[in-house]
Amino acid sequence: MTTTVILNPAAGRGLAGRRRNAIEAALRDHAIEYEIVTTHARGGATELAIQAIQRGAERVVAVGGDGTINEVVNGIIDSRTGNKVALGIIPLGTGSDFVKSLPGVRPGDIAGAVQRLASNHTQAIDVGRIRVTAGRLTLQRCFINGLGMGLDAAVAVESLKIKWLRGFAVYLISVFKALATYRPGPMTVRFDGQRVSRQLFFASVGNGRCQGGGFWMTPDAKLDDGLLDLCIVDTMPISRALRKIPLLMRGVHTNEPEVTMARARRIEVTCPTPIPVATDGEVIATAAQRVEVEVLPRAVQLVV
Ligand SMILES: Nc1ncnc2c1ncn2[C@@H]1O[C@H](COP(=O)(O)OP(=O)(O)OP(=O)(O)O)[C@@H](O)[C@H]1O
Repeated sequence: MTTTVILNPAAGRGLAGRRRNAIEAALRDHAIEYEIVTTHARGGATELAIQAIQRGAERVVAVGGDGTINEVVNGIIDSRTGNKVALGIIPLGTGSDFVKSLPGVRPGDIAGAVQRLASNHTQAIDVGRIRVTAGRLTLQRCFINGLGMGLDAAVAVESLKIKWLRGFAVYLISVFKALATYRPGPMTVRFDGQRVSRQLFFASVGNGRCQGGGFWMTPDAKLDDGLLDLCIVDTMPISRALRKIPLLMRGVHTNEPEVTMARARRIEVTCPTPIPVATDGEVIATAAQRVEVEVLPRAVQLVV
């Protein structure tokens, strides 16, 4: 089996780069034949995945966080090889939220990840695809874990500005900063024949369960059910929002009066006041007016 390992040395605030030797030693110990390439800039992992697949890779392994996994998934989908080329993950990101939906997988566990590559059991999982319209620009992209629209994407914008911290603290501080500065506007969310139209903090879509470094937005989401989970949160006073944060961190917010949970194959969000949008924790638009989302059922073979 031809395996290409794509390592983002910047992921996990440099942790992925520092663990390169340990990763290669573990791959050799399991007699896994591999080539390893490193990313040099944002977006690079998509291009590297496409090139690897063109060279005949049957398995592409993302080493990094959710942003790196996202880029590799986009490369696999763009190559139209989701059912042939498997996706492996060595999770070394800051949040590494996606793997929290996978039983037995721990962020940072190189030995466990390489053991899974050696066993090579795969599971077909869903992927989300979005089309974002911002002014006259449209952008199409896939996500594997989650999509944030509104305040939750503003948190991702804030997290990019914090260089002096690591791990969950980055996201927690970003939540407070975003709550203090975000100006919510009216949003209309249409999903599988239903409609929610009011002033919203955010509409978050989950293929996985956890986003934003430890917020269990869609705690009942399943990666292979052919559906995307939706968590819509109304605006509320900041003092009340602060009291809800611990609920979100435990995934027990779903019955709160300001929260609407749903499952859908297609979702459309429109908003007269432009909103930020983030896929798998990466900000892809800061002023979107329309976002169309669809599920690509079982589109990627994931090494589990
Ligand atoms: N060589 C590089 N130098 C700097 N940034 C890079 C490089 N290669 C990729 N990137 C960018 O690094 C960013 C962070 O990657 P990633 O999301 O994998 O890690 P993370 O943010 O630490 O983890 P998580 O998203 O799970 O919290 C992405 O935007 C990616 O495009």
